[in-house]
Amino acid sequence: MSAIGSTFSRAFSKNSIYLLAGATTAVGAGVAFNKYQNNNRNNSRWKIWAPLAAGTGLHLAEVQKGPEDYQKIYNAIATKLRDEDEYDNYIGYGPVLVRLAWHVSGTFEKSDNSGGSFGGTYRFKKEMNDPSNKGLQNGFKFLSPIQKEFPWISHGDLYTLAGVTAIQEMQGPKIPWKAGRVDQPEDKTPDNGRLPDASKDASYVRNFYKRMNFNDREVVALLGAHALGKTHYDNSGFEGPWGAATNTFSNEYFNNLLNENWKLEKNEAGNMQYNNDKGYMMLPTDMALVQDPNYKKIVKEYAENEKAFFSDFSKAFTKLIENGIEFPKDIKATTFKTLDEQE
Ligand code: HEM
Repeated sequence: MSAIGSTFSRAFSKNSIYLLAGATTAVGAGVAFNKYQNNNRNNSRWKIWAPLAAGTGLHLAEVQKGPEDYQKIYNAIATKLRDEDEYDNYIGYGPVLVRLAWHVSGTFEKSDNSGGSFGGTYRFKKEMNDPSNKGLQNGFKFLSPIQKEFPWISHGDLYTLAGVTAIQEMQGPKIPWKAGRVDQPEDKTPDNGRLPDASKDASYVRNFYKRMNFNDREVVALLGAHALGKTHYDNSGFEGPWGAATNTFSNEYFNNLLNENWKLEKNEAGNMQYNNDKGYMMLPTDMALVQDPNYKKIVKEYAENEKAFFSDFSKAFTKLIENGIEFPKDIKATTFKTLDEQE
């Protein structure tokens, strides 16, 4: 954070805490900021800071509510997940919500701090209609009534909180979560094409995740989310689940990668995918994790040690959904209780 950034990064008002989030490259360039839900444009801080705002890509985030308010949203999402369990042949909405949280975050570009979960820009047509996002509209529709019930939450906070809720409710690790993302206008929507191509190899995967600052261990941990849900011809041109337990978060993916008998075949959409005789599948980018020796070591570790996987996944997922956002130390993460824990 630049000197300017740290000087101006915090201001406290009666009901809210503002924080400066964004690029570290803006030394001396000024402070661009956007107001959370635009509710306070005329206050004196805005007037003082506005002249500094020219085009730096920095953002001002705001947290208005306490942990108990976010737990209410967690509970609303978790209850709806339980109630609408018939989606996708009884897989339920959990996996698609995890994928939504990842895709809204996975557009992040560290070189100019564009994209990422901060601005909630998935709600705009350009991002929603990115061919890589096919099928995620189901997650968006699922969340619409929640957004209506809690209109004060920003879209970026809602998408990421929904991913956290889904992981925890599917028996995954606790994911400490921070509020403060701020809706950005449509012109901040990242261009299509920033999400990964599943037909590629290990060097592509490694290079892709460098753009977001992830190392090998974090990449392998993140991809363990492919224990959840399935691929769909209509969305991606691939078909099938990665394993048996499609709505339970576990290390099954790593065991399947290592122990199943995989055959590379052309599917009905003309794409190459790995299949086994139980009807499971792997994408070429999944198989990259056992083709590359460095990745494979980590796959073996997670296959043997689910605890290590859970712990690393939680940290990597937090990093994913917070990429490009700077939270001041006094904004504490909330660790949500699952519905089971509240019963
Ligand atoms: C190299 C990186 C990745 C590639 C190429 C990739 C590719 C894909 C593809 C092609 C699908 C199928 C979509 C469909 O047809 O409906 C999918 C689904 C999914 N992905 Fe990934 N993915 C990657 C990383 C991740 C990460 C990092 C996460 C989460 C941490 C994730 C979570 C999911 C989930 C939960 C689904 C299932 C969605 C559903 O059942 O509707 N993926 N992914």
